[in-house]
Amino acid sequence: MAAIIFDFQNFCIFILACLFIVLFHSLFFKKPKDSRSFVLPPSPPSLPIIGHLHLLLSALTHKSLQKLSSKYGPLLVIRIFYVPIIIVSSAPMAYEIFKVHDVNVSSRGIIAIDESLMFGASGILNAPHGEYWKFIKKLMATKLFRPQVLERSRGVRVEELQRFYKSILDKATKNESVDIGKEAMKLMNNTLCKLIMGRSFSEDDGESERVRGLVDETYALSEKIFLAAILRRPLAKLGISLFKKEIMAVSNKFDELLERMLQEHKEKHEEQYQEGMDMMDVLLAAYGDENAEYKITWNHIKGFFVEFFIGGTDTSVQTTQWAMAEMINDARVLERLREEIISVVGETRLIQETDLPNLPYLQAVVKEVLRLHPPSPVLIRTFQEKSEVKGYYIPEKTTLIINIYAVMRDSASWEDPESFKPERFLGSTRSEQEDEKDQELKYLPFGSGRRGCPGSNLGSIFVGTAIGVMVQCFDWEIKEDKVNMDETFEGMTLKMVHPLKCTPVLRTQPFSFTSNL
Ligand code: HEM
Repeated sequence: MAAIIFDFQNFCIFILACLFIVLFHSLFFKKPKDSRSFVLPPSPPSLPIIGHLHLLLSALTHKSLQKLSSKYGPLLVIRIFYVPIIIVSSAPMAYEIFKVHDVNVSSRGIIAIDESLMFGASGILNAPHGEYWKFIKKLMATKLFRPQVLERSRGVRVEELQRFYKSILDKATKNESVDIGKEAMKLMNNTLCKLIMGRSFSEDDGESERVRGLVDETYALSEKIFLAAILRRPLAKLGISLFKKEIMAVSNKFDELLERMLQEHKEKHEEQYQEGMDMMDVLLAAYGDENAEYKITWNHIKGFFVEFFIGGTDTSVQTTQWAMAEMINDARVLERLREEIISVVGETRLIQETDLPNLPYLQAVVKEVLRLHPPSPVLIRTFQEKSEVKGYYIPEKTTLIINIYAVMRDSASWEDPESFKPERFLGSTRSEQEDEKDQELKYLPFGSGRRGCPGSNLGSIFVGTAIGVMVQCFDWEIKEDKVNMDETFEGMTLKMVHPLKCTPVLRTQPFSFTSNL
């Protein structure tokens, strides 16, 4: 179980809060007037006072919840003290949520502290389903993720992929091991930074390290952020903000760094925004535009970048790491993938993202890794209005957790669900439309509905090309017989307990590139 370290002051506040919550729970958990409809989903036995808190603080929350749902059903209510949380764990139930209640659950509602740049009120992740969210969603769709825009920014990714290859090549030449997660993090961080800010973090002045350090500090705070968000409403009535000091300390460091970056950027690009510029220019232009559809603030811009780095990098990094671990443990898959890459790309040039559409097995490997190891194993939303789901009553403002880990390992939806079998996504696989006809949503690594991941294409490109390079150009050696696949959900993503370290052995002639890296 994940150890949460409370300092003494927080601990006292926490215990006091528990007592108050017990006393005042009727203030925030109101029965509907029509008590005939007041049937909550089933709730498994819980501990006195804290309810099911221990499950949510576990390093394997997704598994604990999966176990509960296999015993008590795919729609449950658990309680943190007296605060109810709905848990959904099957494909048909996910279908019901996203097809019938999507608008109602289109806000996450997990704001711990409004002013915080991480998961605060001005970021995208927690933006209510309203004007700001619609504005930023449109900007992302048209200025960042649109296929034509992605096509224009391809050069950035080619360059960073070559840098990634060179870095591994260097390790192979020196017979040194590679920490796959760290190497992939450099690749994803630099690529994303160039895409949104028009430059990579400088490795020399330690800027890159600082950003990664702050992202790690945020991950380390994740349980506290979550708890503070879940208990925010009842505690606000008592004037308490849980863990505010710690959360704001990290937020302020982000703030300082971003203020400097934004000012530098502004000075460099004083001219008007032109088509083809980066996301920071787009946001700065929107900030200065008196006639913009929505008047964004300086904090919106900062919140956007912080959350992009938190959400956009680690997801792809962990997926890349899991993919390599699965393939090192199953040489059959690695060999089949290599054969496909060699037959399509050859061995005289480096694989590129334009090759991906011609590499169905590589796409299947990425999909299968995301099925077995979704970086976000649970989706968090809030029922804005009171609702009825499958005949059960859900009070307004109730937190909803969709356990996509459980959905994607459910034997009712997947054959042999625990095995790594990329083949299941080849040719004969059912399409999403077919799933929907059967009224189930069984593949959800990027979430679904209005708040589904807008970066899914980019994420698949990041992961597909990184794996492609590692399989095309290198053999991989590990010290043990098998990679240890133990997982942990500490921080905000599903990670390997033992980060993958393996030694690359060059298997092609080294490539040289014309660009000057
Ligand atoms: C393998 C890579 C990735 C995975 C598995 C992933 C997964 C997810 C998931 C599960 C969600 C929540 C969806 C929901 O609530 O239904 C999400 C949201 C989001 N993701 Fe990703 N993601 C990935 C890559 C990226 C990248 C590369 C970016 C940006 C460059 C990105 C940006 C976002 C944003 C902005 C949101 C919030 C959307 C909103 O609230 O409207 N993601 N992602």
